[in-house]
Amino acid sequence: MSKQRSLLQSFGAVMVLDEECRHIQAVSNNLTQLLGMAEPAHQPLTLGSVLGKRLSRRLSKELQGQQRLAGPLAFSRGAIRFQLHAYRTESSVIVEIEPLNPLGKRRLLGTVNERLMRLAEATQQEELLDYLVTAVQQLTGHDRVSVCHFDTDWHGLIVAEARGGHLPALLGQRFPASDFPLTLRRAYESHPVRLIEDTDAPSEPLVPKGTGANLRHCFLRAPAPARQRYLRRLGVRGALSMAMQGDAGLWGLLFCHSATPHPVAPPVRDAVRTLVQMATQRLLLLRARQEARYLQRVQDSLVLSANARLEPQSPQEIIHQQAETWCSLFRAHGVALWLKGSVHASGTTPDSPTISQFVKRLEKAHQHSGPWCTRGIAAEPLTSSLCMPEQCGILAVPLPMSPAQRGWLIFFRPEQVETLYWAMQPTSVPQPQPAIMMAPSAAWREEVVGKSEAWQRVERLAAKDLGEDLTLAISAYEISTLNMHLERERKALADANQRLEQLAHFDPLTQVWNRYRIEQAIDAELVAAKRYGATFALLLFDVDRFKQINDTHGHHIGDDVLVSLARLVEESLRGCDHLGRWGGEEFVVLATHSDMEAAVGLAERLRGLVATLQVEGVDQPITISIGVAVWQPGDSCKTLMARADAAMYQAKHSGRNRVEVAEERALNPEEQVPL
Ligand SMILES: Nc1nc2c(ncn2[C@@H]2O[C@H](COP(=O)(O)OP(=O)(O)OP(=O)(O)O)[C@@H](O)[C@H]2O)c(=O)[nH]1
Repeated sequence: MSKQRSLLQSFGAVMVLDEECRHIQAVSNNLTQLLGMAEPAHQPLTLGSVLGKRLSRRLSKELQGQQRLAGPLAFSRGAIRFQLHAYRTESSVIVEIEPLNPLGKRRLLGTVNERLMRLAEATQQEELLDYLVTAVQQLTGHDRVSVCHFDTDWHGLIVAEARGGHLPALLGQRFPASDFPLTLRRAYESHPVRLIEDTDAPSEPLVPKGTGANLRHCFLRAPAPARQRYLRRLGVRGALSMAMQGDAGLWGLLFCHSATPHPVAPPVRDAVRTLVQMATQRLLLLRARQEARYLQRVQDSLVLSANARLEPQSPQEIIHQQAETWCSLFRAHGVALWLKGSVHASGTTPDSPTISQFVKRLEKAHQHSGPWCTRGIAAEPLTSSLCMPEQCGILAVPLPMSPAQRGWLIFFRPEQVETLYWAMQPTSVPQPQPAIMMAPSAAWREEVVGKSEAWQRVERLAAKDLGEDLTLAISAYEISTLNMHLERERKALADANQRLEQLAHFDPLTQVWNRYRIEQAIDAELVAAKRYGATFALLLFDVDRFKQINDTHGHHIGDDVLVSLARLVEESLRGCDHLGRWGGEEFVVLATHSDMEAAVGLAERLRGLVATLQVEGVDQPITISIGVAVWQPGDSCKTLMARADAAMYQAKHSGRNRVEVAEERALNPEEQVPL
């Protein structure tokens, strides 16, 4: 059972009821006096006689299924108005009754409303807290009203303060975590208000001993002796403190301190509570907005993945372009990107082998996907033996490039020597003996070395976002590089195929079809002629006295003649006719859809055309002799060519620069085309 002690002062009394709110189990000695009731002679007090039947029923109804009344219930006794608070303990209901000043309350309501409006309009944390402490100081009249914010180690820092009396300033000073043990923090979470009107007032049992009621959460409860001693060391006799509940535990406390005993009327205490609640809500909202703005700024710097898809950048280029922005966003003086054993760094960073060594250790020790950070490299087991002389803090974000291997984005911060002013000494510092009244002095100052600025929660969140985006950007780059290689290889393959095709089908000197390809075309034409009777002709021609050209001007000039001749003939043919080199200085024209007359006409035209050919370095006329053979049923490529060859031979024989037509082959009866 907790210590049931109370400062029995005129402003409040306590009743202990059963769970059902039917019977009074115990009352504080001052109850009847406070309510102006006559002490019942022999029979015990009944709830009806203390509160009246209506209020008793209302109390039991409003407490049904609840741990605590949502708000105070007001009632009158003669000319005096009272309010009661009630809450459940293990097996009892505790009721606290306090007198009210009706006029004062009405005035109070107006000023509180006005102050609530001002709090709701604050746009900066400093402005909000400054206004809160000023408003509370004006309402309660305490000497000093301070807001203490807890850091992640539960040390408290005074972040706002209003003073109107003799107590010294605490603004900017710290209270060690040992001043806020877990039990105390839990107590604030379940009952956020602690009021001590006079630390030195004698305490008396609130209710008779042995009642079994747990009075831990009473407004009127006296402080524990340790708390009294603590406040005395601070030079405080009157204190009111309230929890500021954040979304992840206690954000901080509001302290009201006075050097002398300081009563606080219940409506004022409740008004302060409302102000603190409103300010805390507003504070959380402002912080959430501030965090959202920061995350947005980091997001804005991450147009990486969007850009990467359009124009992928190498990891090196990314670091080069983004390092400055990232270092300013993450308050770092260097950043490094570790990828597959390569380090791309910017700003002040350790050397590459040290970074790689660090990553190796990190890979073993840090399995999950979130960032890893330290603000004290020298004290951290993972990094203490690494040589990182200019560094103190590291924030490392894994980049999940592949299931097998991660990359790392690593930020570095320098040492930040910090002077902490302790309002109450941390346990690490020897306590002064005997205990003295607190006053800031050199002995209470602590120089913190070997640490960087702390990595904030929102910075770690932003780093994770950045890591994800960077992973996308790097992957996009790798894919585009891979595509580029594939594209290059695909093109090389296509070129090789084209070269192969060229070699297989074209004569390397004249670039007209080679013998293999023209034979293919003749065969295809033979098939069509056999099936559809479509007639065609072959014109075989040979350069006249070509040996002489070679002998006179050299082979290379002879080559030039062959090339020019092929070009000239090819360009003058219809799209459906084809020129091929048959061998040496012999060429063949496949003239499709051509009967004898058309073929001879074409041959004459070609002969005449070639006779006009001028080749540099050749002064003699260039002429050709042509043998023309028109397809006849039963012709094969061989027979057709043989007839064309014979005709060409005939042309040579008859004086060259001539066209001769092949003799028609005598047809077998079965080769006769029916009329
Ligand atoms: N420069 C060059 N000469 C070639 C090529 N192919 C064959 N020749 C030459 O062409 C000449 C053909 O000579 P011949 O068959 O005696 O006939 P010609 O001198 O043209 O006389 P006629 O055909 O009877 O008018 C040979 O000297 C071959 O070496 C070639 O690709 N380039």
